Amino acid sequence: MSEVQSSFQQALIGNRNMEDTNKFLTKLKGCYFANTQLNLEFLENLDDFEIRDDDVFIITYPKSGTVWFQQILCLIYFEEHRKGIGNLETVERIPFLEYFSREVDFAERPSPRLFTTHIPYYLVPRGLKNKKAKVIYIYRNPKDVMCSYFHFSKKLTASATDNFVEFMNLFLEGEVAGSLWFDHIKGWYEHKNLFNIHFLMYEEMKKDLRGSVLKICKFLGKELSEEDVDAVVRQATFENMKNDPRANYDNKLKAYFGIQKKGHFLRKGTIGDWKNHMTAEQNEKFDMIFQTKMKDIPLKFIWDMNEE
Ligand SMILES: Nc1ncnc2c1ncn2[C@@H]1O[C@H](COP(=O)(O)OS(=O)(=O)O)[C@@H](OP(=O)(O)O)[C@H]1O
Repeated sequence: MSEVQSSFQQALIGNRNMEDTNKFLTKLKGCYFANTQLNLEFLENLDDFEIRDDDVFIITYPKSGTVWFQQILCLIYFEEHRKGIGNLETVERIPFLEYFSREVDFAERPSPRLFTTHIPYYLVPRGLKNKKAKVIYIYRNPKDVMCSYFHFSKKLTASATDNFVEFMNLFLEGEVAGSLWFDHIKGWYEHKNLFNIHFLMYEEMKKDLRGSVLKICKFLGKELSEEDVDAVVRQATFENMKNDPRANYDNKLKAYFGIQKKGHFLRKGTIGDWKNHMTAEQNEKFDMIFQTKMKDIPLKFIWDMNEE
C-alpha cells in the first residue's frame, strides 16, 4: 500500500463538507503538502534523487521568504536576470522540487542546479546528507509566518478558514501544508551537521539586505562586483519585486489558483504584522508554546528586538 494517505482536516470543516476539505492536503510520511500542483510521484521517490556537488537548495517553511530568496539567488547566479535581459520567471530558474515541477526534468538541467523546497529534513534525497551540495535555510518569526499564511490561505487558495482563531489553531496543530513550524525548523537545526547548511533570517534580510546578500555570496563562493551586489539589492526589494513579473508569482497565481481569488504573494513584506492580528492572550499562548518547543534550539531569534 502506498505511504501516501489522503487526509482531511477536521478543524477546517466549518462551512465546508468533508469532500471539499479532503482534496486540499496530502500527507506523505507525516508531512502535509498542498495538493495544488503537487508532484507527488517525484516526492515519493525523492530519496534516490541524485545530488551534484554544486547543487544549491533553498529550504523554507511556507511563508518565510521563499519567493524573495528565489529572486535573490536568481540575481546572484544569472547575469541576464540581474541585467534584466531575460524574462524567465524565478520559479523556472529555481524550481520547486515538489510543486509546479511535473514537467521539469531535473536530471537534464545544467549545473549548477538551484532548487526550492519546503520539505522537512527527513524527506531529502539521501545524497544531500553527505554535505555534497549547499543548503540555505530561511526562517522567519513564526507569528508573522502564521499571519502571512492566514492571508495566503484565505485569499489565494480555498483550503482554509476565514477565521483567524481557527487558523491559529490549525497552524499550532501543524494542520497546514508544511505541517508544524516548530518541527520543521527543529528538524533542520538539529540535523544541521549532516548538511552543508547556512541559516538566514527573514528579519535579517529585511534589516540588512546588502549584508545578507554578501553573506550568502560568501557561503556560495560567488564573487560579485560592488556594482553587481548593488543590482541584486536594488531588484530584491519588496517594492521592486512586486512590480517584477519574473519574481512576483502573479502569473502562477492566475494559472493555478484561479482568477476569482484576489491577492498577491507579495502582500506586505514587513516585520511584526502579527501585532495587527493577534490579541495579547493569543500572543501569550503562542509565546508559551514557542518557549517550550524551542527551548533547546540556540538559533538566533532577533525579531522581538527593534521591530518595525
Ligand atoms: N522582497 C521581499 N521583501 C520582504 N518580504 C517579501 C519579499 N518578497 C516576498 N516577501 C514576503 O514573503 C512572504 C511569502 O513567503 P513565501 O515566499 O515563503 O511564500 S510561499 O511559501 O512560497 O508561498 C509574504 O509575506 P507577507 O507579506 O507577510 O504575507 C511576502 O510578502
